[in-house]
Amino acid sequence: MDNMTFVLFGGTGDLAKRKIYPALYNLFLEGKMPKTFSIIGLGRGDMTEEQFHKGVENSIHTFSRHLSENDFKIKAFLNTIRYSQFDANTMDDYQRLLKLVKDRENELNIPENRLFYLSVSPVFFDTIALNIKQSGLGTTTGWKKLIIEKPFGHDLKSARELNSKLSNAFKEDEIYRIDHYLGKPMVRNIEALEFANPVLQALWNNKFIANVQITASETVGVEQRAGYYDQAGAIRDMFQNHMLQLLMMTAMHSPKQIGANEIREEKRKVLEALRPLNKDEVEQNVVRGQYGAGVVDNENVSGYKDEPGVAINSQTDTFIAARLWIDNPDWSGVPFYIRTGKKMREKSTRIVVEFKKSGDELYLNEDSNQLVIEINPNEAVTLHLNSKNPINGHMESMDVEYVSEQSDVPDGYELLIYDALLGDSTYFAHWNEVELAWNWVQPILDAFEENRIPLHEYEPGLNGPEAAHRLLEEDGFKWSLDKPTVKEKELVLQA
Ligand SMILES: NC(=O)C1=CN([C@@H]2O[C@H](COP(=O)(O)OP(=O)(O)OC[C@H]3O[C@@H](n4cnc5c(N)ncnc54)[C@H](OP(=O)(O)O)[C@@H]3O)[C@@H](O)[C@H]2O)C=CC1
Ligand SMILES: O=C1O[C@H](COP(=O)(O)O)[C@@H](O)[C@H](O)[C@H]1O
Repeated sequence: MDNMTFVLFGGTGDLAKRKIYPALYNLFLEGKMPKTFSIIGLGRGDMTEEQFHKGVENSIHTFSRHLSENDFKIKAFLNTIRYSQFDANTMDDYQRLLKLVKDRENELNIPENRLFYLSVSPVFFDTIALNIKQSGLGTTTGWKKLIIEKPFGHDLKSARELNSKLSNAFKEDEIYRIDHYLGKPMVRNIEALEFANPVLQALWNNKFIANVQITASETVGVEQRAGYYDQAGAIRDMFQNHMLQLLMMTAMHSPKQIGANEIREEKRKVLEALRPLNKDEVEQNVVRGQYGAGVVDNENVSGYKDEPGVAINSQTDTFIAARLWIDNPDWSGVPFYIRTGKKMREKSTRIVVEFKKSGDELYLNEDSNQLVIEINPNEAVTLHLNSKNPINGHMESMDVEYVSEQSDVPDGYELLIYDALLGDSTYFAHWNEVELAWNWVQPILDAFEENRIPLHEYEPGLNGPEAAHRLLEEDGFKWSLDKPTVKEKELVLQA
């Protein structure tokens, strides 16, 4: 791995503290950082190096996967870090940063390989990229890379504008667009499951699969992020990026060979084959919701509109479910259902692949005949098969289950930063994917904007609005594996 400089814009922010420093430190402990490297953290505050180091040390103590028993390791890591006061709109600050970067390169005798990580609000993405170019920071005799956080644009138009500005300063193969779902080990495992197991590969098509359900439900609400979230909603926050990435990973064809270009090419083809929705079709295929007030675990919880920072008449979606069709020979006729929402019954990110029934009524068993890929918080793969109970002869489910018991799994950010250091862009979003995703989502954004479809208020702590259940019932399916509510459990007991 090349020796290099890691410049962290937003080095005093929440993401830096919770994810980026712990990731860098873990890579350092595992010997996965370059032999010699320099980290430069940036923030607006006037801070001494010592104060900044203290903050980084705290973040490592609070969030790191590994903690070295040896104080010397953390000192050695902190020793690689310098702080520079920086405002994104002040050109002099870029010049001061350039001087610091160069001084450190000379001091450490490392080449001008520079990785710029934009962990700042998206309003600064284009300004910083442009100023990296204009200040000379991006003029290196080595390589340069840009890691950029989400959200990448607010809609199709703004994403295109942002990309065009970025591409004035960085080439596509120098840009690493983070989608942290692509850092999740079980998401990375999907391609192996499908392509390395002929038994699954043979079934991975419309001949055998009835429908695919992709869920990312969360128990948390908007938390302290109303300023951002109320402008974004579930559609921009989760659906346009993470959920469509999960769809691509599930539905892509086996690439001719396993490489970044080939995999991203196959993912692109999935989005290209997505049947477009026009604004009039949105209501039949998309459900939007917003959590209301209610009681969860015997505690009163506020509705979304009453959350701090949220507009009292907000029409922002905190839940979205959609039915999508992939019009290619493999998937034609197979509905893909996607849903994501806040303040739901459980934290669960999972993909359920439901196989077609055998056709023989004798052998039907409701929840079986599925492959379930659990991504978060558990990592597991379960094949639910139909089986006959040897005692009473009734049909029941036989589950073949793999649960990851590895306790020391690296965080997604650790895997992604490591990939970027190595120059492997497989699990970063290519511009083609981002643009196609916005393109597909745009009519939904327009329909929301024009209030063409109802905004269903849903009870917190349950499985989302009724309308999202009806979306599947129309096709003869139901969301699988939803944890039953207390009321549902009581009904089962009474029966
Ligand atoms: N936090 C999270 O869990 C996630 C965050 N993201 C994305 O990561 C990025 C950073 O988010 P997050 O860390 O939460 O944000 P924070 O608000 O916590 O941090 C923002 C950072 O930007 C710096 N900053 C603010 N204004 C300027 C300016 N004018 N010039 C230079 N630097 C400035 C702040 O410096 P100062 O300390 O001086 O204010 C701070 O370091 C965003 O794009 C967000 O969407 C993505 C996924 C999850
Ligand atoms: O990007 C985001 O993801 C989180 C959910 O991530 P997960 O890894 O916990 O599944 C979500 O809470 C947040 O709103 C969104 O910005």
